[in-house]
Amino acid sequence: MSTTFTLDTSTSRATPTPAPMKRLTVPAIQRRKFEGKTAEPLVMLTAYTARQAQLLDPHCDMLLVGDSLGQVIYGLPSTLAVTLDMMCAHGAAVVRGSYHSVVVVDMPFGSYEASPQQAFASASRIMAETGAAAVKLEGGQVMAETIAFLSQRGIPVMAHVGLTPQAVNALGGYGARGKSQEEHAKIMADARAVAQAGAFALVLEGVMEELAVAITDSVDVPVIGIGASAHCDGQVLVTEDMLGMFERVPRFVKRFDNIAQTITSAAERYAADVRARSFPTEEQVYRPKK
Ligand SMILES: Nc1nc(=O)c2c([nH]1)NC[C@@H]1CN(c3ccc(C(=O)N[C@@H](CCC(=O)O)C(=O)O)cc3)CN21
Ligand SMILES: CC(C)C(=O)C(=O)O
Ligand SMILES: [Mg+2]
Repeated sequence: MSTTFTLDTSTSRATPTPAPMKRLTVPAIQRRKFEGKTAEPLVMLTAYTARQAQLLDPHCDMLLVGDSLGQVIYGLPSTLAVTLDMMCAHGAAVVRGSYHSVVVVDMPFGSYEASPQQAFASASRIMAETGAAAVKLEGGQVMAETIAFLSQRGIPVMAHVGLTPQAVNALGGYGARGKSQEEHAKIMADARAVAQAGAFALVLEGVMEELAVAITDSVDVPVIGIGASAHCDGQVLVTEDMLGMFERVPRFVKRFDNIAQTITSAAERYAADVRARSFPTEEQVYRPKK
């Protein structure tokens, strides 16, 4: 197991290692909510690998090692089959690749719901094996006791309410939440409960904008929106979604690039060169010195 959290860049010649920046802390993130009207929104993206983290880190306040890696990296149909082993392996890689951002690791389905004790065992393993600064877990009022248990024992917790993908079977799909008055009231109560329990921030996913505004104005911790509102205290997206890796993305995604096209085009040109024997050339082969 690695005990130093620095990325070996000796084989990455294309980009120089960025100048070391001081790493942000969880309390610094939490304080951002109270820095007045001038407070800049918090910037968060997902990262699953060391190199991805290295490239995103200087531009973010937080990096999320999301259990969305189940779909994005492993081709699973949902986040339900993601394991603690996967989260620990990718979490450690992202911490090695980052210098500045607060790294948050998702607790996978089945690793925390049974009891505060089960959650502590899983969260402490994530903290010890990855070097991350915090964990994230899904659920509102029902998770309040667990959030208090972990945060009182030194593990910062980011909560996740609204559209909670690990509950896809109970919710009946990935549609937006908070449309009915009952659901609106339930999600507002969830957000208040997790803030009250000691979560240092919360992710609010896939809710009607009016509800997102109301929650942001009613809790005293930063609200990080995804499919929520520009009024939230910050935003998060899945990096591969924002890069344009997928043909179909949720409505809340803005595509800032078309990486799928870039990869397809490079693979096409590589295949053509190999088949034409025009790669490798003398530049890429080893010959005795003259
Ligand atoms: N690549 C990726 N991006 C994500 O945002 C993401 C994941 N994976 N995996 C875990 C969860 C699952 N999430 C999802 C998945 C699908 C929709 C989606 O298809 N939304 C549709 C509406 C669906 C409906 O109404 O039933 C949309 O157009 O917004 C939304 C969020 C968010 N998370
Ligand atoms: C979409 C974000 C908030 C997440 O939980 C994930 O990437 O798993
Ligand atoms: Mg997640």
